[in-house]
Amino acid sequence: MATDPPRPTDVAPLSMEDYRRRVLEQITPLTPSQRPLLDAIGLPLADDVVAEVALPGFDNSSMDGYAVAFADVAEATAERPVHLPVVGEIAAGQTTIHSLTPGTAVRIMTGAPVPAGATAVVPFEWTHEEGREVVVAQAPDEGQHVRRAGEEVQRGDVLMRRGQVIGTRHVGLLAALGNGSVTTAPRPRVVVMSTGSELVEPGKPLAGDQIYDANSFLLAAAVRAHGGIAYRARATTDDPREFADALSDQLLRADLVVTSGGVSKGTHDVVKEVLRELGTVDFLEVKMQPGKPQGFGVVGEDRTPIFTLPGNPVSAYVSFEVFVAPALRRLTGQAGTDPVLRPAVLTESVRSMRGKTQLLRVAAEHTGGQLRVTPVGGPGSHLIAGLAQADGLVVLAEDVAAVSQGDLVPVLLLDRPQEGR
Ligand SMILES: Nc1nc2c(c(=O)[nH]1)N[C@H]1C(S)=C(S)[C@@H](COP(=O)(O)OP(=O)(O)OC[C@H]3O[C@@H](n4cnc5c(N)ncnc54)[C@H](O)[C@@H]3O)O[C@H]1N2
Ligand code: MOO
Repeated sequence: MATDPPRPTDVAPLSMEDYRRRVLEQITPLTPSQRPLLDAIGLPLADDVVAEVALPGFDNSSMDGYAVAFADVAEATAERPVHLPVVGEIAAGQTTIHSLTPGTAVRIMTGAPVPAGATAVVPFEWTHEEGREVVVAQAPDEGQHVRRAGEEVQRGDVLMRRGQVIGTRHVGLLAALGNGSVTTAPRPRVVVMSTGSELVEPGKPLAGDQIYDANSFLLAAAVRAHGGIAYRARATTDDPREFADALSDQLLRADLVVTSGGVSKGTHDVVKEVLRELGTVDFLEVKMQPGKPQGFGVVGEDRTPIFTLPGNPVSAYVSFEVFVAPALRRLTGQAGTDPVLRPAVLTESVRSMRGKTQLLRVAAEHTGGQLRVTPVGGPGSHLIAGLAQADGLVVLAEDVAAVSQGDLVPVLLLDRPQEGR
């Protein structure tokens, strides 16, 4: 464990935003390295992407048909078709003919290079063959069905910026540019630990006063949804030695540790008890509901960052979305770290507690060009079935006491990968 001298670790209450800022300042982005393209999905680029090839790379046909000199077929109609001798064939990837002699036609396939001298492609549907000749019954426009070299991308173009998150369509572009690998931060490895003597692994029988460990699954799923690798540790009891040992064992594989439970004011608040001793983790109240008791700091020789989230499942999850997810974005060097809030119409009036940021669970739907949000479940931090119905969190600022039906409110949409801005 860390060798720093102990220091006071209980800090005064902070606003949600100030706490997030304080936490993010203490997170150092992971060192970028090269990784195969498909392993980089969801990670932000460490460098700009500069095109090393043009797209298209050469003039090529967009249709199966005949490469011709436009002037030869400009007058072609069904009534007065133009006859041209067919002198060869070019398929994609099998270039044999590099130039076209005026007055002739070359059969060409989609994607095949258009020979020099050809200035249009006549699709097969506008023609028929008679012996060794093609009969053209409809004239193309000049240049029609020819995709020009560099039409979309020129060598040297900057196509993606550092910090931009790689999504499905970017992978397609990067591959088209010939980038088999890209430089990104590694996917953060996040150890998720639950604490509490009442916790039982799902699938095992429950005794009277026991409950299933929901948080380690909930938080591990959230880590994955935000592009991290989750290592879910089995729940530990309220025995300080057991928690300290488990944490110490887990540090080996962690870029970040997230615990839940054991941080409020009870007599068995094991996380607080153990980590306070180290002097490297701050415990405080954040002016928000849910998610009031929080802890953040570093542990172990590598000074691995650790979040100690509250045990109530909704509190733990909401804390993840507003603090841990931004930290994951910072670890990977993403351009924007704070949650993106979108304006939405509230369908019911709600009250809020002044002096605390309220994170209201809502169901969000797009109707009539509007994002509309409706509160779901109750306000209790234990209401996990209500949480499962939610796909958004409305953020009601500390100074808000009430919001009326129809008002615009900022909403954090859940499970939407947040692209770099
Ligand atoms: N006297 C006070 N009591 C409490 C305060 C306070 O300010 N003064 N704050 C309350 C608030 S707010 C929260 S949130 C909780 C946070 O408590 P802890 O972080 O110490 O968490 P626990 O006491 O261990 O558990 C709270 C609650 O959550 C259930 N839990 C815990 N872990 C899991 C898990 N992995 N899966 C499912 N459920 C879990 C646990 O059984 C408790 O019901 O403190 C309030 N108390
Ligand atoms: O703030 Mo606790 O986090 O509501 O339930």
